[in-house]
Amino acid sequence: MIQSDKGSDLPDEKDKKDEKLSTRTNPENGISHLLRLVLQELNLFYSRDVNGVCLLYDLLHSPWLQALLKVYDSLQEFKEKKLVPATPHAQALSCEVVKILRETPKSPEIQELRQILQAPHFKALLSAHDTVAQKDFEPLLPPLPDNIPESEEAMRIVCLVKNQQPLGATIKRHEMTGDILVARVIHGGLAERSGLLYAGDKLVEVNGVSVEGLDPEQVIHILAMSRGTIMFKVVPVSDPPVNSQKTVYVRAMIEYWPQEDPTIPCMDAGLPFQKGDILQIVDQNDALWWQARKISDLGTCAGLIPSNQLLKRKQREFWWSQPYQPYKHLRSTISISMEEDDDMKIDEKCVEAEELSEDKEEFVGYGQKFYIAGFRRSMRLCRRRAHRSQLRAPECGASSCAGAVGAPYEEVVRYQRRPTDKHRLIVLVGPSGVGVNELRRQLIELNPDRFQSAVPHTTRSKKSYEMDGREYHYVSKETFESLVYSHRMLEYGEYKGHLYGTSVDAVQAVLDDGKICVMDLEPQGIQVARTQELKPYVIFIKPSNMSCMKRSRKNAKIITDYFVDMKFKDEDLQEMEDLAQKMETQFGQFFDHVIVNDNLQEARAQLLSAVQKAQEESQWVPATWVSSDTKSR
Ligand SMILES: Nc1ncnc2c1ncn2[C@@H]1O[C@H](COP(=O)(O)OP(=O)(O)OP(=O)(O)O)[C@@H](O)[C@H]1O
Repeated sequence: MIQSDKGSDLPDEKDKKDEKLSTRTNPENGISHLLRLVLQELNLFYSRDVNGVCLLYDLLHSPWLQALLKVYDSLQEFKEKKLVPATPHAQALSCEVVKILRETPKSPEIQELRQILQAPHFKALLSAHDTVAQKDFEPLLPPLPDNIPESEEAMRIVCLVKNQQPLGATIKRHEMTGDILVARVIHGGLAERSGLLYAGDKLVEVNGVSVEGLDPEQVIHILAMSRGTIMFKVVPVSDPPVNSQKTVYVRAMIEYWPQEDPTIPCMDAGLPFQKGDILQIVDQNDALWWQARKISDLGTCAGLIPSNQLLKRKQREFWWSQPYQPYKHLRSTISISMEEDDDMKIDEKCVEAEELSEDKEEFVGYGQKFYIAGFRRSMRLCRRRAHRSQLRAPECGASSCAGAVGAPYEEVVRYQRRPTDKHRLIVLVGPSGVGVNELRRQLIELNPDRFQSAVPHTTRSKKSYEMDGREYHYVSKETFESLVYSHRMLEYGEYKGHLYGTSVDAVQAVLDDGKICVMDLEPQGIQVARTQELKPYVIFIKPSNMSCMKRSRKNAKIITDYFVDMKFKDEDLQEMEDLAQKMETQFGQFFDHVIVNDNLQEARAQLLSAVQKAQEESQWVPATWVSSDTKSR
């Protein structure tokens, strides 16, 4: 093979340089030696000017990398060695040197050395050195008695230095023997970090005081009074428990306040949490009390939370203790007033016309004349009445009640949507009049090629100016009902004798088209939409406080059964606030994001960013939605 001049000269020069590279005592084992071999190999390619090889050659030759690798090699050597102090009395030696230096003729170097040796931080360093060298930190153990009887149990002396944080262990009295035992060791706490105390260890003495015959409360009192080092004498448990369970993440579907739970084994060790909090469960050894951390607070030690089994038992007990009450769905602001004032008089100042309002709603957009489905008045009014619907699918009722008797924890995993995956469904929830439809409409108008709503179904007949599949999918009552009974309807309801609803397939059609489907749902419908195929991201639109709402909604109009455009009254705003609170209390665990709709432009910007995050960033989703290969790392 013909080589260029550059190529034939370089290897020799470089080889010489390479020889100097390895200064290690045993170059065969060192990383510098390895590097030298790589360089020799690269020399062969260098002449051929292979793309990138020159770059790599220069990089590996750079002095900083060489120096770094030498440091690494040296550290590796020390890693194996056990370091022994040259003297355990470095402080005394330093004092002696300073004394001698005082008597020595003055020179700038001697002056500098004296200053260094007398500097407080240097003295502190030598003091720490001597403490370590003399092993002064180890506890002073009482001498072993000469004649230990054969039957004596093996004891362990454990010294813990108590600072501001709790010891991180709980104790209990053994029901049969009366012994005081370590009941549990809290993850991340002082006791667990020491690695010396285990659940099941028998406590014999605390700070030299025998605990025999004492109540757990008395032992706790001794501990509470102790400061600094606490010495425990324990009989170790024969088989220390091994936590072989993997860490699990769950979404709390309930809230929990340890201070209000008289059954918790140790109130101070309890972890309070709210609906929707993501918890990291680190220990499930106890069937009734788990140990967990909030993911927002992973640095802290774990706390006690009731286990799934315990909560379900409590829920059942609570359920049976309640007098029978048919389940009441949340009512929306306007539906409440509609029910109560069904025969109310029409306000002459308002425009009353069903047909007019239908037509008025037909086209949206500022003069664009393009049609956006799913905003029609009849659909929105029927949605509010959904809870009064005569037609109920069996699963609808069950899912609505799930908040009351469903699983208290939902296992979750991180999910990162891949570019090839379908988009996640965006669900907007909020009390009637808060601006759910306004925001949805504005989002779609912003980019109709990216955002779209699903075309609803109806059993009413098509009007002359309508088109099947544009305003609605017009279907027979039988077809509609079969969709409901085959669980293909996300929501449905009745309005003026006709059925209206949004089907899973209508949403799928948007997603299949590569677009982001944005829909609004009554909160009772969230559970039905929470499926692996739709992976909904739920955004709660919340009203701001009354005074802000009065200001921002001065010119806003609401749609009611009777009126097309009606101004908000103070009662409407108050009801909106109350309903928002109820929704948060009852369904807050399902909300992935909350937007306060005060300033419309700001709320729209927040919505856009939340929708983008939902599609592009990793999120916690139910574990059942994700197969193991699509979980994000
Ligand atoms: N931030 C806001 N500032 C001022 N007006 C707003 C704001 N958000 C919404 N509005 C107005 O409030 C009125 C009601 O909003 P919208 O129709 O979106 O309510 P909704 O939540 O969809 O409830 P419904 O389905 O019952 O109509 C509309 O006139 C809308 O333009």
